Amino acid sequence: MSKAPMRVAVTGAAGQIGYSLLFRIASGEMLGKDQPVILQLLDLPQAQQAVKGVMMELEDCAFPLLAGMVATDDPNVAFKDADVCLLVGARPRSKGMERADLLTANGAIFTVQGKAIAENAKEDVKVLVVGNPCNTNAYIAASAAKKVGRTNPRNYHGMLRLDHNRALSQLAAKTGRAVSSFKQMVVWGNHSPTMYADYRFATSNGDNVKGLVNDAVWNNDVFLPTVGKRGAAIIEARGLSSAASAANAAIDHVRDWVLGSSEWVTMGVPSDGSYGIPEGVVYGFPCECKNGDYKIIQGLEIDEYSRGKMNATLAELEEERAAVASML
Ligand SMILES: NC(=O)c1ccc[n+]([C@@H]2O[C@H](COP(=O)([O-])OP(=O)(O)OC[C@H]3O[C@@H](n4cnc5c(N)ncnc54)[C@H](O)[C@@H]3O)[C@@H](O)[C@H]2O)c1
Ligand SMILES: O=C(O)C[C@H](O)C(=O)O
Repeated sequence: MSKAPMRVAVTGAAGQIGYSLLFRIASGEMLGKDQPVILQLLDLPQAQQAVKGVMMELEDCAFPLLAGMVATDDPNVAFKDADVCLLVGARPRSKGMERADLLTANGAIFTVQGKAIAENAKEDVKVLVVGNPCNTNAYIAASAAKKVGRTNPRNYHGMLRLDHNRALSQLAAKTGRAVSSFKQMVVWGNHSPTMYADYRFATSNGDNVKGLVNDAVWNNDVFLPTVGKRGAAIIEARGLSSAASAANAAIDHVRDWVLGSSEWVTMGVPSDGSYGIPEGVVYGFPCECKNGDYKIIQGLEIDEYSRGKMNATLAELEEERAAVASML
């Protein structure tokens, strides 16, 4: 007997990430090749015509797993009974615009959406925020949802998976090893240039990656800035922010969360106090996923260099948190 459909709400459905994301969800790449889905698409009133166009294309793919679609500009409709919410819709950063400028512009969106999710979605809904600044937007949504209750505050995540994937591909290029050979990568902190991509625990075909690279100057002067500023470099090159790779990372994050992963994955999750990160701050941690749930990997040794990097990215998140405090 076929499974009951899962409801996936996607905001910013008419945008460029939406266009790279929806077809892959409908084809079963996110929730499994035997899992029917209903897509609940939210965008602004002026984007509804474009959403209709995307829906026409989705229809034309005749995806066997696509069990239904809804288009709306009302968050209460979009999040109704949702199992998964992908909060993509936000104002993208354009050339020369600082991330901090996005805080106020986007903060308002996520208070409304967090409340609407908590009032309408399934109690165990899984929420992934992609729209930037995604850690703080997830924190805002979780705070708004907490006031309503019902949904699980641990389940409001920010997306660090693109940074994780970027780090893997830089290591593959440096070492000449296959990207698939790397395990136990971690990206700590904020999805911003302050993030700390940390391969001290990583292995490649059983070899310790730190020993394999053996180049502290490359780590500090090339690897960290390349991974941390990759989003800006793509905007510079394309004139638009990354879309296909962001959509791919969102698929990776939710797939591993729902279906499990045998490897460590980086997730931006509300801190439970692990590694000295204050409770509630949405911070990139190494996680393992099993039975539709996730756990922060414990017990990793934090040396002085790493603590400095982890504190720097935390300080930025604390600043962002202070900047939106009046909205919560
Ligand atoms: N976390 C990451 O790794 C990562 C990576 C790339 C991009 N991003 C971010 O993702 C976001 C979306 O990027 P994009 O390239 O798809 O942008 P886009 O401009 O192409 O699309 C954004 C869409 O969101 C819609 N939208 C705006 N406000 C909305 C609201 N309140 N409710 C519903 N929809 C709304 C717009 O109408 C538009 O259709 C940006 O904030 C971007 O910075 C994050
Ligand atoms: O939209 C951006 O600011 C860049 C994006 O977050 C990215 O990392 O590609």
